[in-house]
Amino acid sequence: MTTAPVRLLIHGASGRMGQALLRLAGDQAGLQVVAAVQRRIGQRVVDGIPHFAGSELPGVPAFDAAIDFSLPEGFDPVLALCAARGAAFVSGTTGISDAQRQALRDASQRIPVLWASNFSLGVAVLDELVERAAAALDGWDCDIVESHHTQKKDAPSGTALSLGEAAARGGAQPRYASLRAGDIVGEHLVQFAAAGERIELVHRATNRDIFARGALVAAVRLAGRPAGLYRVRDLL
Ligand SMILES: NC(=O)C1=CN([C@@H]2O[C@H](COP(=O)(O)OP(=O)(O)OC[C@H]3O[C@@H](n4cnc5c(N)ncnc54)[C@H](OP(=O)(O)O)[C@@H]3O)[C@@H](O)[C@H]2O)C=CC1
Ligand SMILES: O=C(O)C1=N[C@H](C(=O)O)C[C@H](O)C1
Repeated sequence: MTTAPVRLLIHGASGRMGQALLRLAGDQAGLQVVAAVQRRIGQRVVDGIPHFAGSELPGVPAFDAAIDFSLPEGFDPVLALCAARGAAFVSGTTGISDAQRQALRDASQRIPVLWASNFSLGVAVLDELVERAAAALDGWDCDIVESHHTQKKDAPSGTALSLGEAAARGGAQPRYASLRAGDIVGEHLVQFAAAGERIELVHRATNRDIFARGALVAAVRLAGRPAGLYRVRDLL
């Protein structure tokens, strides 16, 4: 018996990540993009995919999961739509507020929810290494330096803040620094330093397709699951 493809809504479709998701969705088995949503639209249908403005969200066709890579100001309506329609919600939008983080937890009572500051496997591994290093290096200075392209609006990056939470779980008190230069996709250096020595743990992303592929796989695997708050490591 063939399984019906997971029907996807891509939110933030005109953005750097939205464009990567649309480009790669065609290569990912088990899914079909049924709606692309962005703040303002030009053409109604692009490459056979219906496009909608953010204000048209309530009228989008039925979908099984939404993937959101928009901005904090676009986050609330798409989360609310998923909760209302009983659809899975996958989001990588960073710079969201504490209230929006709480809204994710509230929605997870009704639908499967996955929010991740970084959808790469490499950063998921780095996160665990940072926590282990912090736990082993009591009293060492911990600094997180993140570098991104000049168009990035939030700082520190969501990934840097998540790595800082991992370091804090290990007992460190991380400090942050942000660089904005060129077209850097995303680099995170976590340094532990003490008298006479230091350790550097570094992740360098050179293609944002790694994030898009992670989010697409997560959405296919999350759709249809029981309500709850899921992590990347639960699904990748
Ligand atoms: N978790 C992860 O692995 C990753 C997370 N990110 C995060 O994803 C987010 C997007 O990044 P990026 O693609 O570079 O950003 P872009 O600025 O390139 O794209 C943002 C998209 O969101 C849309 N948008 C903005 N506001 C609204 C709104 N109110 N309603 C509907 N759509 C809206 C924009 O539409 P329009 O063009 O019409 O304005 C655009 O399509 C950022 O928060 C970034 O940090 C990025 C990479 C990886
Ligand atoms: O804005 C970006 O580009 C990225 N943002 C995410 C973050 O804020 O951590 C993930 C990745 O570093 C790319």
